Amino acid sequence: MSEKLDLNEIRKEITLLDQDLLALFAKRRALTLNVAKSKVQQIRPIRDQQREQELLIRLIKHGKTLGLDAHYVTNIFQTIIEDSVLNQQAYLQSLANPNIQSPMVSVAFLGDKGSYSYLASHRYFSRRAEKIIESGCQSFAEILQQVESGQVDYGMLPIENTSSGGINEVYDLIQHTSLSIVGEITQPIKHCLLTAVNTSLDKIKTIYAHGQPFAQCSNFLDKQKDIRIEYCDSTADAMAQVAELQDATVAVIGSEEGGHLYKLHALEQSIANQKENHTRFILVARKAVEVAEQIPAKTAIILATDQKAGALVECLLVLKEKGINMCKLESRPIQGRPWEEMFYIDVEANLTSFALQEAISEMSPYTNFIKVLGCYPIEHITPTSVPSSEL
Ligand SMILES: O=C(O)C(=O)C[C@]1(C(=O)O)C=C[C@@H](O)C=C1
Repeated sequence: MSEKLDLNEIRKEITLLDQDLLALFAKRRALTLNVAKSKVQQIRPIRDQQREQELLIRLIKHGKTLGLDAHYVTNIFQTIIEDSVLNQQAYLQSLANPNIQSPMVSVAFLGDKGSYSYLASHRYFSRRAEKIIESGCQSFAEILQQVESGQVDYGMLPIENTSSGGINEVYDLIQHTSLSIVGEITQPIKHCLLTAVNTSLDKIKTIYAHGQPFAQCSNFLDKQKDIRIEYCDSTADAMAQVAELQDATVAVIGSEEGGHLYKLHALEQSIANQKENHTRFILVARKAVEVAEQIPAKTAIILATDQKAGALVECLLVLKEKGINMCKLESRPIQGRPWEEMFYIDVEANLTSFALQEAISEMSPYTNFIKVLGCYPIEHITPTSVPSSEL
């Protein structure tokens, strides 16, 4: 007979091991901050993808000797490197903008505790501030108003979603503000079915949801028989109501992370029609920021062209000639001027670069309005891949 294994003892050992792992992660993080300091002295870019690839290949080889498969090792270290790059970027940004460093920041966002905007705000500031003063708002206009009036330091606004596209209301509002875009963050949207008490799917009779997640989970909801939908003003509101009810027959659509704040747990994970669903948020402030040279930057520009054929093409050709990559082009109607459009352009370039300064002045003759909305660090870190021969 095989030896009797004591589950509690094994779990104790795992707990200790996990704590050791965390201590090692923290030690590595501290070392990469020193790397950032040395890169500031040597004026070297933060990202070094050759070093990343060498590091991954070495770790994959070593992992194999320990019985760890290549994908497991790659996933873990891509996550560690992403954190390292973002931390180093945040450090360089703090040096480039000494006047706006504060351990305490106030942020306005849509909805209450647990909304995706709330989660994005907390994730963004987790490596930049010690304390966040939250201001949950009822509308995008209220967020902008709070920042403009000085009531809060920052506003977090969703700008585009991978399944539903650009968020028109936000594009239309930022056209008229004096605020600058100072940052971005992409938040995964992972809809789950959450409940307050232990229950099973067949017992659920009512689902609380906001209209947007409800629409994004239509395939899952169509499969559920005899279920009543209770529409709510926001996901946070829906979660609060279900938490209050403590009823085994009710559930709510929301994120697992947000649900934790209401002591809800996931009965069903990943119930959205689109499994890869991400929202990009922009952060706005009264004052523009400088982006350190060693960090990849994005600049957001809005322009309206003359009513001449090919004027937009001319603007885009200027960018092409300067070797500037355009990563986004959106058009929105101009209020009060039928059939005229305002173009929103995101380019991968630092506003202080000679190429972009020249491009803006060379585009001007083709435009009757041009304005820079902001320049900020690119927060999206594309993972370095490893040649398939190494996997
Ligand atoms: O070695 C460096 O240059 C680092 O910045 C550290 C590190 C890492 O975390 O391992 C992070 C970013 C670079 O792209 C490569 C490696």
